[in-house]
Amino acid sequence: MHLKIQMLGTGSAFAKNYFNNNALLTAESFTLMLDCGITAPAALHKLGVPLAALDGILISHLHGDHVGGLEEIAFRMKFELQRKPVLYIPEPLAETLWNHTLKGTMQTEEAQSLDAYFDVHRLEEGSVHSIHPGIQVELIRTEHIKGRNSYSFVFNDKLFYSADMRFTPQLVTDMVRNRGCVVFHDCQLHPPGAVHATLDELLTLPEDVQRSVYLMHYGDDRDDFAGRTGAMTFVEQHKEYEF
Ligand SMILES: Nc1ccn([C@@H]2O[C@@H]3COP(=O)(O)O[C@H]3[C@H]2O)c(=O)n1
Ligand SMILES: [Zn+2]
Ligand SMILES: [Zn+2]
Repeated sequence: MHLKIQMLGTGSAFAKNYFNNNALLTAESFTLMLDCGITAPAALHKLGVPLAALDGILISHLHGDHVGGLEEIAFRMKFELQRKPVLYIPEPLAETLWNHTLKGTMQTEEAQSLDAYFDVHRLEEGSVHSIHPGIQVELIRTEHIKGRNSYSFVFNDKLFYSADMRFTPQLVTDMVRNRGCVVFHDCQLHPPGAVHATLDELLTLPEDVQRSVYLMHYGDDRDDFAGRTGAMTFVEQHKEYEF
């Protein structure tokens, strides 16, 4: 099964020249949005992708560059399309997303829960879920912010998508060498990384592993690092990649 991925944005949380690190993953004619950050509605608009084209939204964790666009998408689907977005969310994140991110602006007398606005599919971590006959996702809890849950994804056993993750070389190496995956990895260009893998850390990966690693979630000065990424390649915002 062919997978196509197109980054709506490849920027870090605070980048201004790039949209938030969100993506469209397509198999057959099913389109899954990977994260929905503050800039996601503008990025969709820029690409000419209508809301009706979104068959589902999968969330990795609750930072604004990954969920900050959900309010707009849900309101516009409700009022413009009279339907709910289909939301795939790791089960441990669902209650916090409603109670601490969306409820303050979205709760009304008639709408008292996440399910009032979204067709919610709560996904168990560590398992493989069939989103569509063409898209299977394995949810792997990975380290990002201490004490907060955050998830990376493996799609169709061939694309590892880190979302936001600290440097975890054993996992990345296993994904490439033992599972034959291509890796889309967040990359903080300037140390200290703290909550993301830094470029310097990623450069310590063996060269055969680096060859399968594509860097995303980078800062505005990415072009200064051209030729300094070892055997790794920057993911280009809006370019389509097929696996
Ligand atoms: N403990 C933390 C928490 C957050 N941050 C910064 O805030 C950003 C939130 O989105 P992100 O993409 O996870 O990147 C985080 C850090 O830049 C950080 O640097 N350290
Ligand atoms: Zn982020
Ligand atoms: Zn984050």
